[in-house]
Amino acid sequence: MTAERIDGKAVAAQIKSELKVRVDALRERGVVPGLGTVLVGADPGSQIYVGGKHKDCAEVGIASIRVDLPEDTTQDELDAAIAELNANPACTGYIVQLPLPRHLDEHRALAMIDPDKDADGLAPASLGKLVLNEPGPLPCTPRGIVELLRRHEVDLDGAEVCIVGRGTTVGRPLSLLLTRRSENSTVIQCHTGTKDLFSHTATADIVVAAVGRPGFLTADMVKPGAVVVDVGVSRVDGKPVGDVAADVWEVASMVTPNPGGVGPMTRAMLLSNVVDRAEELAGQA
Ligand SMILES: Nc1nc2c(c(=O)[nH]1)N[C@@H](CN(C=O)c1ccc(C(=O)N[C@@H](CCC(=O)O)C(=O)O)cc1)CN2
Repeated sequence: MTAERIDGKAVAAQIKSELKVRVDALRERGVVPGLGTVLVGADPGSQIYVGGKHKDCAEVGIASIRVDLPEDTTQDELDAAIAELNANPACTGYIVQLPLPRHLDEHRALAMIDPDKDADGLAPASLGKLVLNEPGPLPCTPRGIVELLRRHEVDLDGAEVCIVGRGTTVGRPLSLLLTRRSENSTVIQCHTGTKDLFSHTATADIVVAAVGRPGFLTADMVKPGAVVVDVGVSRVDGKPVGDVAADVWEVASMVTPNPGGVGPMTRAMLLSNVVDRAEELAGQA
């Protein structure tokens, strides 16, 4: 058996064309949504991702506000950049690209984002809303995974989902999303402290690998016919490589490739969060 490829690039392109229609309608009402990004330092992956986000904005008609700061930026300088975006009326929403250089306090930066301008749902107020099941921006990768599975008609209701990883951008919020009544999955969250990882991955209907170790998930760890979502990215010789080993494609029914799966969906969901917010604001005007 060779698994069906869940093409995130194609789904993201479809979502972007749907968003363009909504952005055009906003423009007719005199509203131009704007996405801001704050990138500190020269991490090669982050530079590619931020570049991609602004390319997407141009495609869809969203205005771009790009703030690039040097590696040796101080916390005060980062605070000032964030405060500027909070005050900029052209900025509907923005993100602070993660990871930040080690000398900077990520939690402090995320806490400084005006919750009404949090474009990737990672500010404490947004994560709190997710826990409470209140409306708010959702973290982009988890939202993208759910959207990707839904658009491929993967049945989440009652499915047993094993998430390997407990990070704040993917593992934890994904667990909260999948256990909402609307998704209704049963989630097993595994992490470095999990004693018998195989026993959990090998019985799950859906396995999400968000570890960041190339080829970490192998065929023997997956139930035949399971759906596999490859989230973790490592760079090998400068190229992105996922967590899922090639032999998994021989046992799974569906796999998200990496690259070309969850990454493009993350970007599409960022645009969705901005357009959702712009429409909300236009409705209030
Ligand atoms: N503030 C945030 N920081 C980070 C997030 C996030 O959601 N918010 N997630 C990740 C990185 N990320 C988004 O910023 C991201 C990762 C991957 C891609 C992507 O399109 N990948 C391509 C491959 C591109 C390449 O490496 O050549 C793919 O998978 O096809 C987009 C965004 C950490 N930081």
